[in-house]
Amino acid sequence: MSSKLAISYHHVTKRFGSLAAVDDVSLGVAAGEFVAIVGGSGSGKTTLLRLANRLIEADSGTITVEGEDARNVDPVALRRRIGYVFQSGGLFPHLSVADNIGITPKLLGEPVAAVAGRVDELLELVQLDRTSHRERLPEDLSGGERQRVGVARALAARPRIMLMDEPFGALDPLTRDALGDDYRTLHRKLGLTTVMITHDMSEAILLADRIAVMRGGRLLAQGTAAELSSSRDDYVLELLRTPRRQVERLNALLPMGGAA
Ligand SMILES: Nc1ncnc2c1ncn2[C@@H]1O[C@H](COP(=O)(O)OP(=O)(O)OP(=O)(O)O)[C@@H](O)[C@H]1O
Repeated sequence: MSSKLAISYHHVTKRFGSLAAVDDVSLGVAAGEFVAIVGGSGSGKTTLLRLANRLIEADSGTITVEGEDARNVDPVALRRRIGYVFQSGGLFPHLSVADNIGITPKLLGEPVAAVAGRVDELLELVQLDRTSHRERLPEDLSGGERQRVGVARALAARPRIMLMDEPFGALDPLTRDALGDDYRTLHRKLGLTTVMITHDMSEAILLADRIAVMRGGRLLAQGTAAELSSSRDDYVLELLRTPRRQVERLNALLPMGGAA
């Protein structure tokens, strides 16, 4: 069964001193699935994500990636198989867009022409204009463009799995919406498995197949939005109430039949 799972956490715990940042978490992410991790600040979301690519090592429990025990995979090789997108984009400020995107294929020893071709392919994939963006520095990009470059860079080594830590959190709502939709399309088109952290339950509901709710290092609940709505946990229900309230307020305030 585990071979069909892209990532599996089995009773995983990670402590920092006396704090269990991730506390006995078991979670399976199926190949091709889009899972959102939702929870308050300090609930263990980033720690859980980084355990999968061994940026953080677990104290106990087992993590498998595509059926292999992550402990048995060289961490550098593992990180090539798993793309990682940071909230801030995590781009090298002194490198051009093309050099940021091409850095992994270049380090892997791909010929210069192949790297250039891959960069163009990736720019097209994330819908950035090649001629106007290729040579710019990250500081000359908008926040949304920077995140598109971050996604392109994470995809450069052709990973099958993408980990995303609040990738669209710092963007204005319209850009955030557009990037979320575009990424969801990419996820499907490339057959990726995606685990994305978000603070925003609406974003989780709209983008993900399944939602995992973290609190105090524990996995409180997991399931589709519909499944979560029948949870008996007050915190899970409260998280779901926010998007509901927003929809109700928007419906009351916005006249029907406006621009689509
Ligand atoms: N390297 C570390 N050393 C000590 N404590 C840490 C370390 N990394 C995380 N923690 C603690 O572990 C807990 C979980 O942190 P984590 O970053 O996983 O939470 P999070 O849910 O991602 O939070 P946020 O939404 O604010 O990014 C927090 O209390 C944090 O302070």
